[in-house]
Amino acid sequence: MHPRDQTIFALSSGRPPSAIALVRASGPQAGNVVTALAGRLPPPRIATRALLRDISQRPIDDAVVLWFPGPASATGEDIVEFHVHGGRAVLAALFAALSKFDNVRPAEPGEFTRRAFENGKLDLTEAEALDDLIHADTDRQRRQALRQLKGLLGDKARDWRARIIEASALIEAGIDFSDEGDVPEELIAPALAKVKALLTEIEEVLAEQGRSERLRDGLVVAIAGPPNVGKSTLMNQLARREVAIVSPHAGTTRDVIEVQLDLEGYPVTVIDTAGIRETDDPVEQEGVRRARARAADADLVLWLTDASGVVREGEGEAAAPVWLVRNKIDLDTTDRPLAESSSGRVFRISATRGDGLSVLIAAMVEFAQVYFGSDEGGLIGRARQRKLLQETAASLRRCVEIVGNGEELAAEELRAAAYSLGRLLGRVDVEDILDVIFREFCVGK
Ligand SMILES: Nc1nc2c(ncn2[C@@H]2O[C@H](COP(=O)(O)OP(=O)(O)OP(=O)(O)O)[C@@H](O)[C@H]2O)c(=O)[nH]1
Ligand SMILES: [K+]
Ligand SMILES: [Mg+2]
Repeated sequence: MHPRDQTIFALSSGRPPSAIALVRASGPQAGNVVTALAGRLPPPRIATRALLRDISQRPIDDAVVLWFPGPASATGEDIVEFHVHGGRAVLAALFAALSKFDNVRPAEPGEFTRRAFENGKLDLTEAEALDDLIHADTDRQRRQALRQLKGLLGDKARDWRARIIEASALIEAGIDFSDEGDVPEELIAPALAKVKALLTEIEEVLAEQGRSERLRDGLVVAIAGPPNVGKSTLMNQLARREVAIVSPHAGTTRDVIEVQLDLEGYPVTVIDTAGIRETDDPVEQEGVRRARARAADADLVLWLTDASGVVREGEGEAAAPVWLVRNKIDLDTTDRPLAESSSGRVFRISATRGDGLSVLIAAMVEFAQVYFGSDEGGLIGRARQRKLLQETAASLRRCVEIVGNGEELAAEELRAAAYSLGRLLGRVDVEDILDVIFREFCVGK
C-alpha cells in the first residue's frame, strides 16, 4: 500500500499538558475510526459531543468530535478531529487506540499539508506561507505570511505561466509553418509583445520593496568589541532580562549568546559575543573565533568600546555596516565630541544607567525598516521563490534577444521559463525537493 493510502494522525495543537488538545486523522480510514471510537459517525462539520472508547469499550475521554468528509476538507481526504482534554495520559490512550486500526499510523512532519498540496488544495507558495504563518513570531511576519497565504504570488505565477504557454504556442506554430526557419512576422510580433509585457511584470515583482523574504529569517545584530566594554550588559538591556553573565572580569563571555527580539514587529536576533583580543587561553581563543565569525555574518554590527577606549575602525571585519557604540559614558569626565568616526554612526551610551539606549534602539528600528523594506507589499516570501522568479525572468530576457533569428532557441527559453514557474508552484517539482520543504513543517500540520 502506498503511504498516501494510509490514514495518518497527529496531535495538531501545542505541547501537552494543555486544557484542550486537538488530534486529527486524515485518510480513507478516518470515518471507520471515528465511528468505532465515538460509537457513530457524527453529522458532517458539526461539533458533536461523544464519549470516546477504545476497542475493548474502555472509555478514553469525553470529547468533541468533528467529521469532515473529503474532498471538501483541509487535506481533500476524509478528516476527523478529536478535541480531547490535553493531558499526556489522555493523548497516550487516544494514540494507542488509533494505532490499533489497520493502515492507520502517526503522521510525518508536514504530512497533512503535503496531502493538501497533492490534492490541489493549495500550491507550493501557499504551503510555504502556511508554514511561515505557524512560525511567525512577530506581527509583521504574521501579516506577510497571511498575504502569501492568500495565494497572491501563486495566482500571478499561474497567470504568467498560461501567458508564456500562449506565446510559445505562437512561436511553435510559426516554426511548423515556416520552410527555412523563416517564421512569419505576424506570429513573432504578438509573441514578442506578450513576452515583453510578462517580463516587465515579473521584474516589477522582483524589484518590489526590496526583500520581503527577509522577514522570515529576521535581522541579525551582533554586539562585538574588546573584552569588558559592557557588551553583555548592553545585551541584557536590549533583551530586558539577564540572558548573559556580566562581570568585571575580562573574558567573561565565551559562547555566542542569542536572543530574539520583537522590535516594533520586526524580528531581530541580537548576538552577544566574546570580547575580541589576543589570548593564550584556548577556550577564550575559540570564543574569539566564534565572535569574529558571527560578527562577519551579521547584518549589522554594534562595535562597542568603553568611552575612554581607542577606536579601531574596521575591526568588525564585516560586510555589514558597523556602528560604533561608546559605552560607560557615565565614567567619562571629558567632554568628547559626538562624531569620532569618519564613517558610519557613533552612539554614546551607558548600558548600566540606560543613557542613550532609546536613541540606539530607535536607530535599530530605522535600520530594520530599511532592511525589510516598506510594510505591505512584497509578494515574495522565500529565497526559493525569488530564485525561481529570477530564473524565469532570465529565460524571458534571452527569449526576447533571440526571437527573430532562432525561433527554436526562443521556444526553448519559453519552455524553461514555464518550467521555472511550474517549480515555483510545485507543479513540476521532483519529489526530493518537496521532501525538503515539507520536512521543515511541524508534526500535525
Ligand atoms: N560604569 C559602567 N560600567 C559598566 C557599564 N556597562 C558595563 N559596565 C561594567 O563593565 C563590566 C563588564 O561588563 P560586561 O557586560 O561583562 O562586559 P563584556 O563586554 O560583556 O565583557 P566580556 O564578555 O568579558 O568581553 C561589568 O562590571 C559591568 O557592570 C556602563 O555603562 N557603565
Ligand atoms: K566582563
Ligand atoms: Mg560579555
